[in-house]
Amino acid sequence: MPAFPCINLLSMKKLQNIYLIGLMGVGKTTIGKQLAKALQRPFYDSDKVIEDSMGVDIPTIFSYEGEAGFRLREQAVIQQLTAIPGIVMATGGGSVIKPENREALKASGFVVYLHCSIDKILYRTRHDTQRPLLRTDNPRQRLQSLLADREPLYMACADFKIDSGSLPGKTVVKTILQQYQAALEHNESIAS
Ligand SMILES: Nc1ncnc2c1ncn2[C@@H]1O[C@H](COP(=O)(O)OP(=O)(O)OP(=O)(O)O)[C@@H](O)[C@H]1O
Ligand SMILES: O=C(O)C1=C[C@@H](O)[C@@H](O)[C@H](O)C1
Ligand SMILES: [Mg+2]
Repeated sequence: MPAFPCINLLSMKKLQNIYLIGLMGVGKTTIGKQLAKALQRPFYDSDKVIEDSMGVDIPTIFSYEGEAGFRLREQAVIQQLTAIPGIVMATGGGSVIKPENREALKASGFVVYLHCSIDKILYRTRHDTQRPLLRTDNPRQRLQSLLADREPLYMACADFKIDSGSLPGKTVVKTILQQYQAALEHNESIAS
């Protein structure tokens, strides 16, 4: 049995899925996998779906097609995955840039905004070679600028925001599950 059986899950499209949004390195993939396991649901990572469909990694896509080309591929994948009911999805850090993606995420899932300090993101990604936007002389400045641009976009999508930097991963997962369950129950009480 899933840890949190879902009440009348598909009765409300808005709550059919769980989506994780937030900057690079906040833990969307890590936390998303744990959430999916707890709920016994399929897990998707939009970055990985793009890489698998192309057969190359994200830095290679950026080098051949630029960020604009990557964003088009990301949009196609977000549209495809948000149409699948009953999943948990970790999104790419920039998936909220396109308004079409924000709409698709908001309409079909409980959207969780993971955030943590820039210091923590820099520490977590210090050995990384897979995030082309951090390949710069000043990754701190890049992250600060991305956060300033995107914070309003993340907030426009989010149903729930949680600090994934100072809390243990297990606590983050448990808190998200509680919030999701509360949203499902609220929905159920409105419907009945
Ligand atoms: N709660 C946590 N505590 C400690 N380390 C963590 C935690 N969550 C994630 N990490 C570590 O931080 C790094 C980045 O995590 P992850 O890849 O899940 O981030 P992400 O949000 O999916 O990033 P991206 O948007 O680039 O895909 C990984 O090395 C992961 O092991
Ligand atoms: O923040 C971003 O724009 C990105 C985050 C990653 O998840 C990847 O989607 C890619 O590296 C771009
Ligand atoms: Mg990820």
